[in-house]
Amino acid sequence: MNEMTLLRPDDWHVHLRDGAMLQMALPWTASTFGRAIIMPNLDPPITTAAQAAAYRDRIRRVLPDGSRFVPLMTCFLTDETDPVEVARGFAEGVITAVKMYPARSTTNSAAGVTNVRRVYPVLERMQAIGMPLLVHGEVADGEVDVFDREKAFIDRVLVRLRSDFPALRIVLEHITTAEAVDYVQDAEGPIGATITVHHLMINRNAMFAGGIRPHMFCLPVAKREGHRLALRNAATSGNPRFFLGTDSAPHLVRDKESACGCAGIFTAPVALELYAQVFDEEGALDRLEAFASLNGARFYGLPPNTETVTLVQSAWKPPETQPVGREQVRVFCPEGVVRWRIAPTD
Ligand SMILES: NC(=O)N[C@@H](CC(=O)O)C(=O)O
Ligand SMILES: [Zn+2]
Ligand SMILES: [Zn+2]
Repeated sequence: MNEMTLLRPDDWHVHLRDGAMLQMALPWTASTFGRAIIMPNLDPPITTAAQAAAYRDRIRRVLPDGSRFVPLMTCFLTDETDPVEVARGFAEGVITAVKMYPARSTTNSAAGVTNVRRVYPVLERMQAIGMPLLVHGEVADGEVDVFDREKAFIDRVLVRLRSDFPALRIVLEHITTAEAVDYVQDAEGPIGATITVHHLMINRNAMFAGGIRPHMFCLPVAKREGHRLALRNAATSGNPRFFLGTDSAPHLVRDKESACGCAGIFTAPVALELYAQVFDEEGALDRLEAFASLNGARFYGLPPNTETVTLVQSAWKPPETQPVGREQVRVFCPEGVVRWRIAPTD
């Protein structure tokens, strides 16, 4: 197969940022995806429905003319989040989901949850109204090895949380381990997981190829090769619990090439094309539409998009960087070339 048409996909996990970075990042996401779940970890984070509505307005103002892209907003869960506020935002259609970051687990998560018990009233309410909880599934405990933090989160936090809230709809975001794949596959009740394209393409060696490679650093950090293969199996399996979430997370080159470089990889300009490449390599192009365009929508109780996108097998070189003011953001492309391309629409 060297050409395929699928219903327009959605990105169920993306960072668009704000200001000049938003202006750079949004057109890439909006030209490929019909909808996206917009992460709330701005600095300061989006913690109320009013802030989410204002952020949505800023996004809409930056959208290219004629774009039908729909930003689906989220609210950053803190120890102080008010269950009534969250439920009202959901009922009004302003907030689609709540995002839980364990405090200090990743970029801009200082205000995150310090102990899940503190947010039980919020989770109770969300379970009752069918509002999804999206989780950055890593413990922030510095004593836990950085490569074990996802598994530790499942064992120490998620299992308990799900037994206390068995009907709560949960998305385990950007999974990186075979343990997470197994957990999501076998768990009872409403659970899904997003898988990024970079975790399908790189293992942890990519961060240390001939020297330290800050542009390959994200959280959760890429794991051993066996985990990457488990993720590829899960994504291409057709199992409806696994769906597309790029976690495209732009940072300035200057902030990544630093003594304490930021976590996050910017994939939006090449994401769908690289997912197609991965599915092609796995002989699973016939399952790409389920992963990219159907499974996530079904989990969120939304209809699939009606437009289509056509992908053709044709190699191209994406730009290495994108300008933001006088700074640059590096575009992910581990092989320097992308072997699938989105056909222009007429
Ligand atoms: N994935 C990352 O490495 N970084 C994300 C935060 C996140 O999704 O954890 C970011 O906002 O930069
Ligand atoms: Zn995260
Ligand atoms: Zn993210």
